[in-house]
Amino acid sequence: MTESKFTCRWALLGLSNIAKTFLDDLTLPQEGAIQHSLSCVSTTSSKEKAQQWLAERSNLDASRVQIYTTFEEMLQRGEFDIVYISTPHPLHYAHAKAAIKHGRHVLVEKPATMNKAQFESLSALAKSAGVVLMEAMWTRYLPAVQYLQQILPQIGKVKRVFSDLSVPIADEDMPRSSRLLDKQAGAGAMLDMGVYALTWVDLAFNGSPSTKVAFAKTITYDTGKELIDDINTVVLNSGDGSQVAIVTTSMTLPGSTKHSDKLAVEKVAPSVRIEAENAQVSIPFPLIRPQELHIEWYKKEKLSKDGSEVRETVSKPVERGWGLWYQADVIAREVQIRGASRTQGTGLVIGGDETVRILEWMDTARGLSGIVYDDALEASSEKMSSHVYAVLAFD
Ligand SMILES: NC(=O)C1=CN([C@@H]2O[C@H](COP(=O)(O)OP(=O)(O)OC[C@H]3O[C@@H](n4cnc5c(N)ncnc54)[C@H](OP(=O)(O)O)[C@@H]3O)[C@@H](O)[C@H]2O)C=CC1
Ligand SMILES: O=C1OC[C@@H](O)[C@H](O)[C@H]1O
Repeated sequence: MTESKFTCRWALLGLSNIAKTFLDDLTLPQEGAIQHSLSCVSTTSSKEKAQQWLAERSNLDASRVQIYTTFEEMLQRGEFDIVYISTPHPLHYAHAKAAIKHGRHVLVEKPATMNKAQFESLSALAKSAGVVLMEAMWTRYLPAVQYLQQILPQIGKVKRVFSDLSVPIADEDMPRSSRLLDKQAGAGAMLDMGVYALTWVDLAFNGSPSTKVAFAKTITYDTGKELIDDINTVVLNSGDGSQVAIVTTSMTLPGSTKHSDKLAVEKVAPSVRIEAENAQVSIPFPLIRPQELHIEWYKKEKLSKDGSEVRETVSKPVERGWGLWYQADVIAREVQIRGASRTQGTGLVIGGDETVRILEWMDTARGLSGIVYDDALEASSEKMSSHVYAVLAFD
């Protein structure tokens, strides 16, 4: 059966760096049944700055995009199907909540919220309001990950996983005002990068709910103003103790950006290593955007005639752009199915179980390694979330 065509109209909250890549992906020439267009944006900057931002995007007729300077107004008046929230993570909860309360479908950047409690509160609201909510954990929807999920039964029981995301973003060239160095904006490698590295553990363990964090330790980075978590090590075990995962992150390692760029080109340094009964699967750096899998089969039936292990490289490239559109297609399809209806109690949280598991792991890991944010950024009550707006002073 052919899928019916649908053009999903997007609203952007925040003219962020990642929103540029997202929008560029959405506006690439599209062939599938799902198409995307940009309807409106909401910014804390001026209309002129927003016009400039939009004019710099290719494949976009900026004159057709409505610009709002308050989120509230966009939520009330904007003609769009889904809002993409890409503000700094401590704002995700309050922003997503406001959108859901206006009956809007939401794609919210990673980490979806600061903690599990906030996300559970959003999920309950979304279900009750009859809207679709999804964390923009785009990696999960890429072809290489879809392929891994297909071969999981063949590789057998996964015994050990190594998963590392280390990108030296916190170097001397970074502007001091960056959200990556400001704790009030959620800075820290665990929330920014650990969320990806842990996603691979969840994928490798096929969503096993019994996996728990057993150990976590952080080495901090001194921004000159405050200490933020940088070199994190987290160990997880399955419920019966027969599976282990070792997760690492860093925002200062490896020592130079040039070196990590080189790793991305060479495709040899493993970013993920999944050791299972029948095979080992390695994913080259960086694990956020996997494009090939290196599989070494050591199961008896799979050995070559001379008894040696069979190595294969499976190429699963991102088909166009950076790859942020795969997740957009997934949520757009659900929104298309729902049409204009917002039946109370029928909302959907795409990937919600995964998001909750990973936020719970990060909550525990942060507790064990002492990664603490202001209460105002972590709270899930009405009063505290509005306080967040006052606490965060971005320029
Ligand atoms: N999926 C991925 O690959 C990536 C995801 N991310 C995630 O996306 C989010 C944004 O990251 P990044 O692109 O680096 O962020 P930026 O710092 O580039 O942009 C954040 C934007 O949020 C808006 N903003 C800031 N403060 C407020 C406020 N108080 N109220 C409303 N809006 C505000 C601003 O937009 P404006 O000026 O228009 O108001 C600002 O430009 C983070 O949660 C991050 O984890 C980040 C990078 C990659
Ligand atoms: O989502 C992201 O992906 C790549 C990282 O370097 C970045 O800091 C992060 O926000």
